[in-house]
Amino acid sequence: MHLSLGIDFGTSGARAIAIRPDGKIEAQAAVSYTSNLAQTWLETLWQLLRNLPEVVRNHLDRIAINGTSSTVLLCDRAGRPITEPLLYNDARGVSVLERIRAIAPADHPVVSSTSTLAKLLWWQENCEDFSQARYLLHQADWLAFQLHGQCGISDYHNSLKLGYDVEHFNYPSWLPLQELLPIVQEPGSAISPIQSSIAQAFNIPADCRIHVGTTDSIAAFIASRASTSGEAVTSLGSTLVLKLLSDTRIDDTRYGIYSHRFGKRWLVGGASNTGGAVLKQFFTTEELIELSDRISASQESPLDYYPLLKPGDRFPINDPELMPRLEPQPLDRVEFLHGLLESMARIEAQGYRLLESFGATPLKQVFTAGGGAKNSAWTAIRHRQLGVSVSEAVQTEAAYGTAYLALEGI
Ligand SMILES: Nc1ncnc2c1ncn2[C@@H]1O[C@H](COP(=O)(O)OP(=O)(O)O)[C@@H](O)[C@H]1O
Ligand SMILES: O=C(CO)[C@H](O)[C@H](O)COP(=O)(O)O
Repeated sequence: MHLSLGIDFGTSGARAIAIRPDGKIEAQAAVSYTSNLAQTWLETLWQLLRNLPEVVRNHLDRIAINGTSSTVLLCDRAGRPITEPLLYNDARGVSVLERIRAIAPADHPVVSSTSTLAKLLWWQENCEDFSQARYLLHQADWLAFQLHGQCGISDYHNSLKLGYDVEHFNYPSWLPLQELLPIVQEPGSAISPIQSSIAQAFNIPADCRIHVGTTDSIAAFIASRASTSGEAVTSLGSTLVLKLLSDTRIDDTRYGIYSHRFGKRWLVGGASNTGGAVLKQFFTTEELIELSDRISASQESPLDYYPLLKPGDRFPINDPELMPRLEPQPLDRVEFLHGLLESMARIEAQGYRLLESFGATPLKQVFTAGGGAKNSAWTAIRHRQLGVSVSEAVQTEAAYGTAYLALEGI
């Protein structure tokens, strides 16, 4: 029995799913975390492996890891972090945005205060130990490096917001600091066998191969098995991420729209900072289930919020200073939750409308992934707002998508 293991590092936790060659799930494990520190991720990785049954570890044939897109680390020549990670939504790079605008094409995804390039240039200007930096690595790259031991390897999904040219498969000449940038492979392609020390420590076969991964929301897209242009996956995790499979490519930084290469087609979309993290601020998981059951989803809520934890959004409004709008808050908690879910559904619908208006393949159907996918009231609200079929994907876990990516490639 040959098993493929996908490991998903999300915003608030990590999950591992092992699948058989026919796609059936053999085993899974999950570990949550409250701090996004490199050491925490590392301990989580080891814990996830330990939590898998030994018989499963004995049969691992390939492993790939996905991380949150544009969550990055600066490392020394041994791959040791010289800074704590900067997370996907960290907008401190706003201070170097003019520098980026001066060198990058106008609609390139690096032209954003949260882009990976913005984080790298911010480090260049503000990190005291920058002279020790040898590798810029994404979360997924750094964690996979712990398994395969070759520092400085990435994939072209994670590297898009760093500036990698996914049409010509190279770093464009205008990109600075190229000596720090990882070598880029096709997502899902093999890197090398697992390091023997790790194989021995976890009873994993010595010939188990580590493959390059992808980003968390692309992994969720792959898990859904959507394959027709016009099909989309919305990830309702801590954030709200839209991915529409399109024959045409679209990039427009005014609205935070960008395109990932997906075989011969494109995954167009964007990521908003609204989403489950805001719901979590007001409701427990139990309350979300109980109060959602009491929502009249067929009625549109008149409450018009822009739910954010802090100022700033990336898509469909790309404005690092956009203010959250969470008033008025009715005393009735059901009404309040209805207003939040309705407002997020409006943001999602506005996002898909924008993609279509810029020439993406028209939206036909939406699959949902992430913690919010099971909320049937929200699904009904979203169906009313989006006007197309909305359903939970058969497989919603990014870890499943990454296991499948390692198995089948792009
Ligand atoms: N019943 C529910 N309705 C709506 N949202 C939910 C529900 N249960 C969980 N969530 C949201 O799902 C999010 C967690 O989803 P997950 O996909 O694990 O996120 P991530 O990997 O981005 O941290 C939480 O922020 C939570 O608010
Ligand atoms: O918001 C996120 C963190 O959960 C998403 O990972 C992210 O921003 C989407 O990026 P990409 O399109 O590159 O996968």
